[in-house]
Amino acid sequence: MSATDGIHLTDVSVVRGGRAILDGISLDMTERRVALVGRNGSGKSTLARVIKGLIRPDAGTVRLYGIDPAKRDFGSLSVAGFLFQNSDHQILCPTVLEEIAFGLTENAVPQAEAERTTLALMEAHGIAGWRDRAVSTLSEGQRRLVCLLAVLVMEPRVLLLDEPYTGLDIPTRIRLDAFIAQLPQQTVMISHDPDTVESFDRVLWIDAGRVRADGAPADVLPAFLAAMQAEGQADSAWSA
Ligand SMILES: Nc1ncnc2c1ncn2[C@@H]1O[C@H](COP(=O)(O)OP(=O)(O)OP(=O)(O)O)[C@@H](O)[C@H]1O
Repeated sequence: MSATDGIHLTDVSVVRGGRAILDGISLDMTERRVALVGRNGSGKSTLARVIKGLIRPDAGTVRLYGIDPAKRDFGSLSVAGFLFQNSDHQILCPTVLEEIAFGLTENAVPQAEAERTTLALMEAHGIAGWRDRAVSTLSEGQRRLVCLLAVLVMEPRVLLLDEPYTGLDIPTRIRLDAFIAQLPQQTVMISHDPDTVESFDRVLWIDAGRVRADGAPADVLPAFLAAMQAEGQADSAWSA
């Protein structure tokens, strides 16, 4: 397996308050669609943030297609895109055009070129008419699409999606699911809903900062569901 192909973590640990919230994780991910499942507080978001380079690990190395995502150059910033669970954590600009173009303009792409590229992407997704719309006037589903296009405009090789379906109605969720499924990017998605990751190539069950199970959905999800149901009925359910 080549280190320039896919996502590679070697002995990655993240320590906060004297506690390892990621505990020596080593993973080679070359599958197109990888799901992260696990209880609240198990470390899924921290792992996704480490892969994006938003958190530099206290130990170990992370490489995405041969690139250290935590370096601050254009290649590192654009190798992976992160779709936050809450659009409010992602949206920075008043209008849709500015929001989608932000990554380009921030990275010194000339304004006219950034606008051209952004409008072409918006056109391709049938939302060119939103160019001057205030992002604050969009519905949550529309905002999720804007955030996703703001990520895709950077042409990342890896997409990190933190519970992308939260708060969406069923038709919007089906539409977003189909949209995400046809994207060419390698995708790592956090989900609390096993149904949404049944068709993925690989599922990683994260538990207390470690990988508890790793394999095809049919191998990992039944055991995960059974454990979640058992833990939900146990007295210690709030203690994670
Ligand atoms: N900066 C921090 N300082 C201290 N503890 C932290 C910090 N960031 C995360 N943690 C802790 O690390 C653990 C893992 O958090 P993380 O957000 O990665 O979990 P998660 O699996 O994504 O949870 P959820 O499903 O609730 O989003 C939690 O116990 C959290 O409280």
